[in-house]
Amino acid sequence: MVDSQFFILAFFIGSITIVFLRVILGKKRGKLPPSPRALPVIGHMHLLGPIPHQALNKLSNRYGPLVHFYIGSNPCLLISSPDLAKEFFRNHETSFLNRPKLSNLDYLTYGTSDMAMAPYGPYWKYMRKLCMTELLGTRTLDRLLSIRRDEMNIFVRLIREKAETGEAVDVGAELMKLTNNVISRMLLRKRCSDKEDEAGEVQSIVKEMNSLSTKFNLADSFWFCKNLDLQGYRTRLKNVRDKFDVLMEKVISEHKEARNEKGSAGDGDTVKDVLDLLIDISEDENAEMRLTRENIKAFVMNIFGAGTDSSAVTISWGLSELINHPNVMEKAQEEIESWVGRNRVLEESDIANLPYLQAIVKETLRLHPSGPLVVRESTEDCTIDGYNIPKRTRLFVNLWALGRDSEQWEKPLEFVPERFLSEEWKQQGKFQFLDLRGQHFSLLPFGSGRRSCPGASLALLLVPTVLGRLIQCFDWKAGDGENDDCGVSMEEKAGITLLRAHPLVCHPVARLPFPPV
Ligand code: HEM
Repeated sequence: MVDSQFFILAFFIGSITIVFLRVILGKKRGKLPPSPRALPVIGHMHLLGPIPHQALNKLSNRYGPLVHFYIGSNPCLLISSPDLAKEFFRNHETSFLNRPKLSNLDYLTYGTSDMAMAPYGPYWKYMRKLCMTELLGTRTLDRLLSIRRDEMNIFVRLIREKAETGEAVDVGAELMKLTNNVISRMLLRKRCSDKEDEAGEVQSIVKEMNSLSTKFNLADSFWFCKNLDLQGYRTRLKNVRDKFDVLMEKVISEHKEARNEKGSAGDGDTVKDVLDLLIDISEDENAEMRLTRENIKAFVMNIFGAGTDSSAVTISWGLSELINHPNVMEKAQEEIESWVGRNRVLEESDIANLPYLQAIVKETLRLHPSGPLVVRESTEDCTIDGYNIPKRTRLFVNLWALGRDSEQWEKPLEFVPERFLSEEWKQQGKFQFLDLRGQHFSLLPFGSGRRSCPGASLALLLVPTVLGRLIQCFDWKAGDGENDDCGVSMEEKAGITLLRAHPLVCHPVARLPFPPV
């Protein structure tokens, strides 16, 4: 009897204490956005699922477009509507210009000596300016056009050979080799492999780095795991960064030797690649900031990491949609044929005159943004939509959900490129419709604001040109050859990038009677 009285009293006092603490702490913290019930220690991790953008979309369907949640002990904020995305990017972005510090990426980028993970500050601003004016600017892209053309020709030739022998093509894998070779030659004047049909060591390093940088490391969310390596990442991280380092040291030395021989790279017939530009800047005594060797390596790593998979996977989602929508494929092929003809292959300079192909790329990026979540971290307390958001909150803007918002898009889950050609979307001029660079908040595949994607111009040359060539030069039969009418699965794979669950394996059939390249 005494025991039960004691327990009732303890329960009563405990409950009052919890309510009291919640009121006091709640007042101190201010009003937070809606949140599901959290579990001790793990917070809301159990709700995140293997495909985070899909799981987060479920959360916002239930709790609204602004949700507060915890990954372990890290407070997080989720934005999933175009209106709130606009409010955020227009009025609050300055409080969210950092990326969260993540152990795997921190190690790979030589302690955030790169650009993508660097904290917002003078170094990041300097790199951003260099990126937009020099490293990935129009002048550099124009100068390196012949590299992209050359690699695209090799790619078409390879697919044509497979068409002739009736071989199936793993399109995703071939596209990955193509984008790796393009980026590698633009950056380092070096193919990933000397053989035309191999990607070689660089691709395997990039693959391992991309895999490790998108892995969830327990040390980032649980203080008691900080110094433990329960998932065994340390050895893998060290191995791959060491390999990358050896490779980069060799390439930097080769570049420096070539410069010494000629006085400076770019003399004679050598075209300066991005590494030459970085070395120039690092040696310039009057430069605003001195780039270290680690800055150079980490930047190269960024461009490999952010620029290869993203473009390749976008093209394979696009081709998958076209195979599943033969009427759209046919219309695009007709457009290409009427502008480009049958006697030459499509070039980057044709894209401006192919509005339907551009609309296909937009529709692909609407449904399949290869970076489905913009991830940032706040550097100060701020108020969004009347809620108080504390400093060091991780922000997720769900770009995948914005592109599928039923209030913004008619039949949001259907692949209808025509939606981008309607009068409503056209601004002045013939083809100036709906830009993708962060001004239309229902379609933000490259993010928005100061930290938006600096590679968007390159991606918007590469993606439509390669996709256009794939359908100009070939018809595509899906399936393994035994069951050709099965269509293409559009299932997504677990991970934080938008990868296809099943490889896109198809049979190409040559459409043009001549060897096109
Ligand atoms: C279809 C292709 C691509 C897509 C969909 C894409 C998407 C994105 C997104 C959503 C972000 C985050 C933006 C934000 O926080 O607001 C980003 C950042 C970034 N992207 Fe891309 N990207 C693509 C291609 C490229 C290419 C080709 C390059 C380089 C050549 C590149 C380099 C970068 C870098 C360096 C960042 C980090 C910027 C920073 O933190 O300052 N991306 N990209």
